[in-house]
Amino acid sequence: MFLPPGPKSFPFIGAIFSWPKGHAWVKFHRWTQQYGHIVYINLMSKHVVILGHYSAAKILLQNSSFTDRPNLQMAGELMGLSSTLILAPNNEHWRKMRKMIHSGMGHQATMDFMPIVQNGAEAFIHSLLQCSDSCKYHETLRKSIGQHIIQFAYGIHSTSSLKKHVALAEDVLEELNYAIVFGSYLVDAFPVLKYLPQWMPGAHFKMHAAATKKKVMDMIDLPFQEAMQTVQTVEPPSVLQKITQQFHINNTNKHLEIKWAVGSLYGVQIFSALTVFILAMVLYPQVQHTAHLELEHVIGQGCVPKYEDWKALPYINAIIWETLRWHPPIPLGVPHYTKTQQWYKDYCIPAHCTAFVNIWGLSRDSDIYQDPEIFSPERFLGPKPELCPEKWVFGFGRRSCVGSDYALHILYTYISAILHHFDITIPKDTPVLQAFSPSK
Ligand code: HEM
Repeated sequence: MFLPPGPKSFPFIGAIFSWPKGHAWVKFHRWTQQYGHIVYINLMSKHVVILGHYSAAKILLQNSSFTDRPNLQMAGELMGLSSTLILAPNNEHWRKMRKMIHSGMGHQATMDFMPIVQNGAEAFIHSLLQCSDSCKYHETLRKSIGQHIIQFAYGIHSTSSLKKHVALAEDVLEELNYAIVFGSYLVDAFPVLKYLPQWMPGAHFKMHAAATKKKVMDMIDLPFQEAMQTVQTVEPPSVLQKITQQFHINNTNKHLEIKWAVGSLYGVQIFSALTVFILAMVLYPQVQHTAHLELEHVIGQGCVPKYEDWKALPYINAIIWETLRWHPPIPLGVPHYTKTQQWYKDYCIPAHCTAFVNIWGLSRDSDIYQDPEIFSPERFLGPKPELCPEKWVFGFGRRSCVGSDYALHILYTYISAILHHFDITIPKDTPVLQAFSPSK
């Protein structure tokens, strides 16, 4: 049994100098092409594997031993995000949160949220129709999705509260997106640095972490306290309301799990997906034309597409999957972790190993997707459709995304409403710049 192959390692520092600084998924994909489905890298004595192939990710991460998350010093411990559903280790707190969220937004519960989704999409279209020429659809969309998630999670509807909670969540998310990438902060490589006093030169990161932790606590506490005052009576229902009813929560001792669980739902990946959709419509006008024809044929002119029409719109469905495949919103997923030794084919994966799935890399696997750089919804239609991204874009095993059903509802509703109302084009002779970057 051997370690999987990977970049050259040196004593003590391992392969730290090979670790990519940005757009890590592109370099990881090159490693997969060079070394194979699973790549091992030693980072300052930490074991890391990159899973760059669908079957490797599926086999390894569906195994319950890979259900943990690595202990991220900066994002998890110092910024205080290790109690969120997304970063919590596989412990009792995580299991309780996951159970609550499943009951609050499982498939049936998600159906009850459809009116909120429909209203959100209609309000978004309305604000675009009211816009002047200089209006930035991007900001209008981001605001719409952000407010929508807070309404759905907490049942908060006051405009000033929504603005405040969205701004806070956006701030925290930006920090998280940056801090979660290994190498952004030295303390992740040298955990001992966390004991430096804040005033010492070089310990500025601790001040920054303390300020972010305060924002994290506000993001978790403030909307929760506001929403709990009216939780039993709020209409339409919220995830918080469903959980409090199903778990008969009327005392404070269960508040810890519920507030962290609901506070983890700020899933703005939907916004990234919708932005990618707009770009695809600009670059592939024939795809947009086919979608318009399908809507006209199935829904008819003058009628607005509804949830019930979803199954009758295969081309719109294929556009949604192709949007998620073409530029997956979370290109490297969220790292998994195992405390015990694992095996994959002839390879041994050491205990205490972090695993990244290169989700972006899966989307570029030319054994699975023909011409992967091309946006082509047709690949999911016809007698021999290619592998649906549903299998990998929401992650793997027991840590897979809890918001996938809900995200698909929103994508369907917004995409069909946008296509129904608009022809998406850019002014003639304007170059289209394609740039994808992580936050910050
Ligand atoms: C297109 C939209 C979305 C995509 C592509 C997406 C993708 C993902 C991925 C790749 C993971 C990591 C899975 C793993 O570790 O294997 C994840 C986890 C998660 N997602 Fe999503 N997500 C989306 C929308 C949402 C939404 C709307 C919500 C909330 C309403 C949400 C809540 C979460 C949570 C809480 C986790 C952590 C689960 C855990 O660690 O137990 N996501 N998502």
